[in-house]
Order: sequence, then structure tokens, then C-alpha cells
Amino acid sequence: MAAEFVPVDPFDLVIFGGTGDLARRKLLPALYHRDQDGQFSDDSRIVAVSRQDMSDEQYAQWVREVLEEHLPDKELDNEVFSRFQSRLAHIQLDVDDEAGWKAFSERFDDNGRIRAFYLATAPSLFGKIANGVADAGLVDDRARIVLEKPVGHDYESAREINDAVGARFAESQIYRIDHYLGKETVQNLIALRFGNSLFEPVWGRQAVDNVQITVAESLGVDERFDFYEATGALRDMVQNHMLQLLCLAAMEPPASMNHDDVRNEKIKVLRSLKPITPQEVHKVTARGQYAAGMIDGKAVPAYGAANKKEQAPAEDAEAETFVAIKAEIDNWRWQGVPFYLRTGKRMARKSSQIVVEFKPVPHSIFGEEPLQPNRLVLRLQPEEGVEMSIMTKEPGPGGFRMRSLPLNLSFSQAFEVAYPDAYERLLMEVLRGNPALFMRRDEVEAGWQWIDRILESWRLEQVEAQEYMAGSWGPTDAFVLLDRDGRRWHDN
Ligand SMILES: NC(=O)C1=CN([C@@H]2O[C@H](COP(=O)(O)OP(=O)(O)OC[C@H]3O[C@@H](n4cnc5c(N)ncnc54)[C@H](OP(=O)(O)O)[C@@H]3O)[C@@H](O)[C@H]2O)C=CC1
Ligand SMILES: O=C1O[C@H](COP(=O)(O)O)[C@@H](O)[C@H](O)[C@H]1O
Repeated sequence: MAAEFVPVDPFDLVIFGGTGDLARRKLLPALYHRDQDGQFSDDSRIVAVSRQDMSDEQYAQWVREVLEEHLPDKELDNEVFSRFQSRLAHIQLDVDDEAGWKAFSERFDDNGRIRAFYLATAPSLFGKIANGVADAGLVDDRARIVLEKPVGHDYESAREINDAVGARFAESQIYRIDHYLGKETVQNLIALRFGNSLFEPVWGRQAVDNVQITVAESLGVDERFDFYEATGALRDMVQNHMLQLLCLAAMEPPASMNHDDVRNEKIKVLRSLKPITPQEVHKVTARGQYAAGMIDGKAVPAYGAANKKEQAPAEDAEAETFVAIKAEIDNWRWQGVPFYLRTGKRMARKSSQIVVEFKPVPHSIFGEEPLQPNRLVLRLQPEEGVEMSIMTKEPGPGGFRMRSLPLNLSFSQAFEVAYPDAYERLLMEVLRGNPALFMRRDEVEAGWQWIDRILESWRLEQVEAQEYMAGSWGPTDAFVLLDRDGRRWHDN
């Protein structure tokens, strides 16, 4: 079956935070692309909400500038934009202002279209917005609500948000987004594990030595300094993206691809994560913060020095921009197999991958020839693909000279179809009403429970972020963490 873009039913997509950074960089370009591929009916609308005094026309003009800046290859097509523009509207509303909601509700008629409310705002506003749209009479069976990550700041706040939103929307109408679940290679992990019989017998403690999950970014925090100081990499990247990757790599085979079958398996992994206690936190975690350095031959400033609060000296900045964790899953399949997680900003280059390292052969028949353990590498970005390293004999006479060589599958070379980016896919799944690629309430809360223990252990043990040079692979502690186990990170 060839890839095709199937149109979605007519909709009103209401983006709270339609003037924010996420809307600018991700949501609007994603929607433009889906419109370009003909997936939207003529009467579908995109309504942005913010506190700014902006007419529909001014908003459309602003969106044009945003797209000109953020579309890859700057490929704005005038004909497509004119169709896209006709869908756009802007509503001025401070969601804290109760009186404003009446005027808001008057902008919607009872048109039978799908209504999707996308909450691209701070999570502290999620409960208010859910109440606002419900009190305005806009929530019926066809309505759905999308919650951007992070859902909360810790377990307690996540529960409060889930309770507040859950009081006005059924769980099946709530789409908690983690855009990593929309990435092609992340879904390919499911295809690889459960579409091939080859891997299942070796997928566990008998054959796997360790698993390494890296999400490295070369980007810095820059103008998101305030957000990062309040959040840090553990909450920003590990609680959601990294734990989701870990779940997909570690879960048992689901009964089907039905959303609850997959989520039931993921939650079991989260509940099996061994809590990280104050006694061991120094040994099994590393916290880092980037100092000035060089990336791609260009000098980049330290965390906290390049933000709009430039007067705040970097040494006052506290948040971690890097985390490494040795995670353990207390279940039969993974007993004794460490999952090393690592994420950071301003690292040597953008590179996200999952590496499954298999055990070495039990006995070598090749004398002194060094043998490397097999490795399966799933490259998430930038170049998506799968690589399996195997030992081979170097051709030619002179006995067995053993070499590790990769069997390499590059998705861009294997498939000609340009696949939609994660936000494009996830927005379409919302409009289609398919929650499979979104997080269920219990997953988010179980993730926070594990993260809260680490945060508490860091606090009790006063674990401070150790400096690492921008353009490196993180602080010394991250290397010591693996060295202690006689292993090393697979840098790319
Ligand atoms: N930026 C990113 O790359 C990512 C962001 N996220 C998450 O998405 C959410 C939004 O992030 P981001 O876009 O960066 O944030 P911004 O601060 O850039 O945008 C916030 C948006 O919310 C609107 N807003 C704020 N307060 C109110 C209010 N009281 N009433 C109505 N509208 C309001 C703002 O509009 P105005 O001020 O004009 O009223 C603006 O449109 C956050 O939870 C963030 O963690 C998640 C993944 C990536
Ligand atoms: O959610 C987030 O993700 C981005 C990284 O996303 P990617 O698709 O570019 O890998 C990260 O930069 C940001 O801090 C975080 O909030």
C-alpha cells in the first residue's frame, strides 16, 4: 500500500498560545504542510487565541512572516498560503479573565465540525482553559483537547491538571502530546521489534548487555533561559521523551496496535523502573551545565550568558542542561541490564539514537584477534535509519583478521516518500481521533513519580550540575558513570 495523504473531516482547531514559540516554529509550519498536501476541507478553520489585540488579517500577516522564516527551504507557495490564510482567525482572550469567555464562545457556531483545542500554553493554564471551553458549551462528543508537554512540574501538579481537565473531558478525548512518539524512527522501533521474528529471542537479559539512549542537541537554551531555569533537562527531556523511548524499547509485545494495548505495556515498564535513592544518586546519575565552547567551529556562550537576562551571571544559573542516568527495570526480561539515558544541550552535534549492545561471544576461537560485541543502532535523527554491527573477516590471505562492520539501512535512501514531521503526523492523529501516539494519564503520572524521586535525591544529596564544555559529550561524571560498570558511551 503506497503512502497517501487521506483528508480529515472538517474541523475547528483552536490553538491557545497561537502566537507563541511552539506555534511559530512547529504547529503553523506543520498545519501549512498538511494543507499543502490537500488534507483539509475548505471549511476547516484554525483559530489562534492569545492576549494580543490582533485582527484576523493581522494574524494572517504575522503567520505569513512566521512561515517565511520557519518553513524548511523557505518554500512558501502563494497559492497554498492564500488557501491556508482563509482558514485563519485570531481571538483576543486572557484565559484568566472570566468575562472574556463569553465573547470567545460567540465566535463559534454549532456547525457539527470536529472541535480540537490545542493547549500550547504554560501547563498552569490547562485547567482554566478546559473549564472555559466547557462552560462556553463547546465540548461535545466530537471535541478533543491536546495538552502540550510538560503536563505539570511534578507528580502532584500533574495529578491536579489531569483531575481538572478530566472533570470536563473524557480520558478518550484527552491527547497528551509527546512529539517523539510522532517521529518516524520511533515508530520504526515498534516495527523492527514486532514485525521481525529475529529480534524477540535476543531482546532481554540473556543476550543484551546494556541499552544506551542518547538525545543530544547542539542547540543551546538561549532565550528559553527562564523556562529552563524553572525546568531543567530532567523535567524537559527525560520525564517525557526519554522515558517514552525507554518504554518502547523495553515493553512486552502488545496484543495489538490498539492504543490501549500499547499503553498498557508501556505503563508496566514505567512501574518497574527501580527508584533512584539518595544513597546511590551520585553513582547512577550525572548532572551537567554547559560552559562556553565551540560547536561546528563557532564559539558559543555559556548557559545563562546568552539570554535576555544577560546581566544575570552564569554562575547564578542552577538548572541542569545535561543529565545521564543509569536506569534499571525490575522485571524478568531486563533484570541486570542497565538502560543508560543521556540528554544534553550544546553537545558536540545533534544526534539521537538507541543503541542495543549485545553480550560478547562466550569464547573466542580467533586467538588474540579482538572481537567487538554486536550492536543494533536505531538512529532517530538527524539521519534516520537502523544499523547492525557484525564481526566479519577482513578479505585476503593471512588468517582471520576480524573487523566490525555495519549493516546499514538508511530510511532516506530506502524510501523515496518524504514523510511528515512529528507534529504534522500528531496533529492529523488528533483530528482523526486516534490517541495511540499520545500518553495516557497513568503513564504521565508514573513517569513523574520516578522523576520526583531523582529530584528529591538530588536535593537531599545536594547534587550540583557539573560544568561541561559546549561542543563536548557532557561532564566527566557522565563518563565515570559508565566507566564504573566497565562500559563506555557509544559516541557517534
Ligand atoms: N517552544 C517549544 O519548542 C516547545 C514548547 N513546549 C511547551 O509548549 C507550551 C508553550 O510553549 P511556548 O510556545 O514556548 O511558550 P511561549 O511563552 O512562547 O507562548 C505562550 C503562548 O501562550 C499565550 N498566553 C500566555 N498567557 C496567556 C493567557 N493568560 N491567556 C491567553 N493566552 C496566553 C501567549 O500569548 P500572549 O502572550 O500573546 O498572550 C503565547 O501565545 C509550554 O508548555 C512549553 O513547555 C513543548 C515542546 C517544545
Ligand atoms: O520538547 C522538547 O524537545 C526539543 C527537542 O526536540 P527535537 O524534535 O528537536 O529533538 C527540545 O529542544 C526542547 O528543549 C524540549 O522542550
